[in-house]
Amino acid sequence: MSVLPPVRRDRVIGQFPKAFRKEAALQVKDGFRDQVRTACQEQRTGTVGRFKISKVIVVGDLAVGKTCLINRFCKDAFDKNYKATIGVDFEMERFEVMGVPFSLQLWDTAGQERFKCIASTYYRGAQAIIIAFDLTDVSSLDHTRRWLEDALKENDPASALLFLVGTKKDLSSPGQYLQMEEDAVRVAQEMKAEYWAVSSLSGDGVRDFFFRVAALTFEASVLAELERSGSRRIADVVKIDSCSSNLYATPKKKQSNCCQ
Ligand SMILES: Nc1nc2c(ncn2[C@@H]2O[C@H](COP(=O)(O)OP(=O)(O)OP(=O)(O)O)[C@@H](O)[C@H]2O)c(=O)[nH]1
Ligand SMILES: [Mg+2]
Repeated sequence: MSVLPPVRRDRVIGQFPKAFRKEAALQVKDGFRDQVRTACQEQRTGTVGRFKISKVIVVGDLAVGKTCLINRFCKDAFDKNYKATIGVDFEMERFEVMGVPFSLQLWDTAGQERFKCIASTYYRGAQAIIIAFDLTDVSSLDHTRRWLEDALKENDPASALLFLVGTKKDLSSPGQYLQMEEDAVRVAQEMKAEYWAVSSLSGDGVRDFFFRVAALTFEASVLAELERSGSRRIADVVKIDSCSSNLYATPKKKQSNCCQ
C-alpha cells in the first residue's frame, strides 16, 4: 500500500518539454529517447520511480532570486521582501513522468558569502545544478562561472546537468533583455549549460523551466539505471563464463567451490 498521496495533476509530464533556446540547450530533440520510453512502458526503470530521489541544487549570487524561483514553482507564491537564505533550505517536488513517479529535492542555497561555507557542504551528489543570475545585473552573470566551479568541486562534471537561469525578466526592458540574453547564451554554451530566462514575480517561464529540469534529470537517471543493470547482466555473464571455463581448467576437487 502506498503511503504517498497521488502526484498532483499539474506535475504530470507526458510530453518532452521544449528547450528555451535551441542554441543553448542540453537536448534539442522533440521527445524522450526510445530506450527510456520503452523502459517506462515495460516498468524497467529500476530504482527510478521507487526509492530514488534526485537532488537539484540552486546556486548564485545573493538576492538574484533563487528562493523566489523555488517558491514560485513549489508554492505558487512570491515575496517582494528580501529575506536572505541562511545556509540551505529544501523543497520536495513529486512528478510523474511517462507514468513513472519521480521526485526532485530542490536545494535552495545561500548566496551571501558568510553563509557560503555552510551551503557548499550540501552541494554534493547533485544530479542537476541550477546557476541563477539576475538579468538586470551583469556582474551576477560574470560570477556564475565561479559558482559553477565551486559546485563542480563537489560533483561529477561528467554527469551533472547544468542550467543557467536568468531571473527577474519582468524588470528588464526588451532591449536590455536581448543584450543580456546574447551574453548569457554565450556563457551557457561555454559551460555546456542550458539557458533559461524567467520571472518569479509574474511566473513567466518558471513551470516550463522546472518541467524541463525534471524531464532531463529523469531521462538521465533512467539511462544511468539501464546502463547499470546492463553492466550487471554483462558482469553475471562474465562470471558464469569464467566459472564454466574454470570447470575445465580447475582440478576436479576444486570444482565444487566454483560459483559459490
Ligand atoms: N521583480 C522581481 N523581483 C524578484 C524576482 N525574483 C526575486 N525578486 C526579488 O529579489 C529579492 C531577492 O530574492 P531572493 O529569492 O530572496 O534571492 P536569493 O537569491 O534567494 O538570495 P540569497 O538567499 O541571499 O542568496 C527579493 O526582494 C525578491 O522579491 C523576480 O522575478 N522579479
Ligand atoms: Mg534565498
